[in-house]
Amino acid sequence: MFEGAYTTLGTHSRLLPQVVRAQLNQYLPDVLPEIQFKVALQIHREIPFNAITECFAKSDWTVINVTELMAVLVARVSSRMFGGPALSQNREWIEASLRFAHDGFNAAQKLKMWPDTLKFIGQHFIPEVRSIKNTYKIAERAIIPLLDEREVDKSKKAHDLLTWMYDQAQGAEKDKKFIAGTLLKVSFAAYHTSAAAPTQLLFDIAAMPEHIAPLLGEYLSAPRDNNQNISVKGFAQMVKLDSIMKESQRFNPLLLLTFERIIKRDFTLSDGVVIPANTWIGCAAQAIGMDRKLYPDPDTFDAFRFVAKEEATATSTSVPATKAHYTSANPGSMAFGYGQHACPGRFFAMMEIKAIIGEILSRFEMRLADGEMRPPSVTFETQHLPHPAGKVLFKRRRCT
Ligand code: HEM
Repeated sequence: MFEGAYTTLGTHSRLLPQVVRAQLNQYLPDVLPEIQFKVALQIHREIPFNAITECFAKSDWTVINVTELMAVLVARVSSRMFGGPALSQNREWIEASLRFAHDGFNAAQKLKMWPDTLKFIGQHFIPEVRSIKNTYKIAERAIIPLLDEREVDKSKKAHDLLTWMYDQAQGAEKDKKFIAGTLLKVSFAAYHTSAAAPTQLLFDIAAMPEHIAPLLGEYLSAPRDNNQNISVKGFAQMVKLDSIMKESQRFNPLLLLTFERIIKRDFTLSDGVVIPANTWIGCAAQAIGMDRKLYPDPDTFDAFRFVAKEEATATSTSVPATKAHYTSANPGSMAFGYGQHACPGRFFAMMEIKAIIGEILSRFEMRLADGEMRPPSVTFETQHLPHPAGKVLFKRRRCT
């Protein structure tokens, strides 16, 4: 789909999924305070209200392009988890890693216009392919000095993806250029996906502001430690936010098709249907989410439908309550894929999104402009993207 031979999107290395699945998920409690600090700091920096104008702007509604805001916010916050404060503050890295995904998509589209046998020539006529090569150099410039520094001074080792990947890498994967390139590829897996979800959710909330009060109440009453941080358990207890995230994703999943696989040899299903070797398969994630057998009244946006379901199934043995969680990956809920390759970063993504939405709701009121509809998604091939020009009006809740 992404013409990986030329765009480099896609890899056979298992290092990244293994590290995300094992170390990131194990160390989430250590990563979370850093993430919450970065969310708060970055919202302050990215949303144009400074310490003085905040008060003057109190009564003014300001137009915010939420799609652009979330792209930068998620890139900065996720980079903190990738490589610590230095990487998240490295502007060249942030810009290059954001550009990497755009170049990859655009290059893939242009390459598709060339016959397979001529693509190796065609790549030289595509500026985005050249830009991708340059982006790898920028990634190496940003990341290799961090690895060098950590080798010399062991106290600089941090709980981040860079450390875990380097520690776990074996053989050729220990090459620092390889590690830098792999971190660039994580940005592709993590930014675009994790930014789309809160963008769509803010569009939904702005269009249905009656949900703000219960969500805000839940966020503000979450238990906090002495540094005002919410724990993994605290985020898990935000069941209303979890539910509306899942409902928003049910209506507007980033990918219409997930669980994409190539069948290597003839495969017989339990009903006798044979899938021939070399068939490319995928599951219609969005259509499954609209199946009325699984979701009663599927066309109604029922923000808290999963809260009710969780409570209702707590005493039932038919549908485990865990299936109603944002992060659950099961045949009725395929936004994160399914099976042993289901997205391992979804637990981090869930907490990152909750921190972002909670923090924004606690600082701003929001609504759509008069007469405006919720920004519609833009569908391209199997992608279902938030509208690139989608705007929401923000207003400060209080002067600080
Ligand atoms: C809302 C945010 C996210 C969504 C919707 C999402 C979605 C997906 C999907 C659909 C897959 C393919 C699963 C399959 O084929 O069965 C996947 C795989 C993957 N995702 Fe995510 N993802 C998100 C966030 C993240 C984050 C934050 C990270 C990294 C920290 C990440 C890392 C990965 C990796 C490494 C894989 C490959 C897993 C493997 O091959 O075993 N994702 N993701």
